[in-house]
Amino acid sequence: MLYLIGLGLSYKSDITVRGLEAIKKCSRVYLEHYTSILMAASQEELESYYGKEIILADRELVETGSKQILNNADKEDVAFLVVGDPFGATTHTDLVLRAKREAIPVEIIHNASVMNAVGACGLQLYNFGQTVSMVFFTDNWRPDSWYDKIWENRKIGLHTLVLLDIKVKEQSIENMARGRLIYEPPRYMSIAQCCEQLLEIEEKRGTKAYTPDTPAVAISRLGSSSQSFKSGTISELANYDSGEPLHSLVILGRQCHELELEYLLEFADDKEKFGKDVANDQEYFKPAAWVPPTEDDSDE
Ligand SMILES: C[S@@+](CC[C@H](N)C(=O)[O-])C[C@H]1O[C@@H](n2cnc3c(N)ncnc32)[C@H](O)[C@@H]1O
Repeated sequence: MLYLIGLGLSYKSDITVRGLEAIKKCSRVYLEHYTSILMAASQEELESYYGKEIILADRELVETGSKQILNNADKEDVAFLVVGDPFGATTHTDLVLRAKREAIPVEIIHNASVMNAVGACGLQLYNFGQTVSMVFFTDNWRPDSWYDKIWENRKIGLHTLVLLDIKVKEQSIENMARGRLIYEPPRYMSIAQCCEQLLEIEEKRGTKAYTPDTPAVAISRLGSSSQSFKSGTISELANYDSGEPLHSLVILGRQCHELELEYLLEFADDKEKFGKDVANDQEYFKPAAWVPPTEDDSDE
């Protein structure tokens, strides 16, 4: 059996009882180690909590070396641990499909994900549109396909969850070119960097999917003892020190319910200003009223 087990967001004890029982039966335990990190537990702490050795699974192992993970999984139990939920944000459907093709039985054990815990900022999960990912820009790679998705969400009034890039096992271009397996220290995008990149692309595109004055909420270390939220405009949050990772950002949609706003105001430095920023943004982004076609407009 291949078990895909969600670890939840922060503590070693966030794993479910069923998840822990499954790990105890497994002969190999992999921890997916490139899309997220468990903030309040080290590998050693997890190993002693589970009473099992953990094999760290980087992107290469999961995407190209899945044979190793699936090896013998039709005869023995193998666990693949994912911080959050196995299907939260980066899904691991690939691994499941490969297992199914090899007739390996699969069981999924779910847990909390950033995709639902984000509701802790006060915005209704029902009012979210497409989630987007913000990657670290480099000198010659500044992808911006997420911009259109934010625009589509905002056009129909929905909030956008922006997930921020993390790089946990990255080679420098020089080391890669020379085939040297030397890795850079881990990097986690901050809220300020995310907002700077948002503003850069808005300036380049100029179609005002959002503006520097668009309200947003920064969400840091969700589910940990130092979880924090900060409401502000994108330009204000471009100067915000968000502290230790992990971070996510939500760009508000046009339809911000009064209860959502009441919640967000708790996290604003200047409540009155934030309230006005939200009102102005909603006004600015209101679509033109729909006018039913008249007979003159019709082709007949
Ligand atoms: C690719 S997603 C993986 C999500 C994970 N599988 C889950 O279900 O929560 C990782 C990104 O989600 C966001 N994230 C994950 N956990 C978070 C947390 N506890 N607090 C804030 N953001 C978080 C960060 O932007 C992080 O870089």
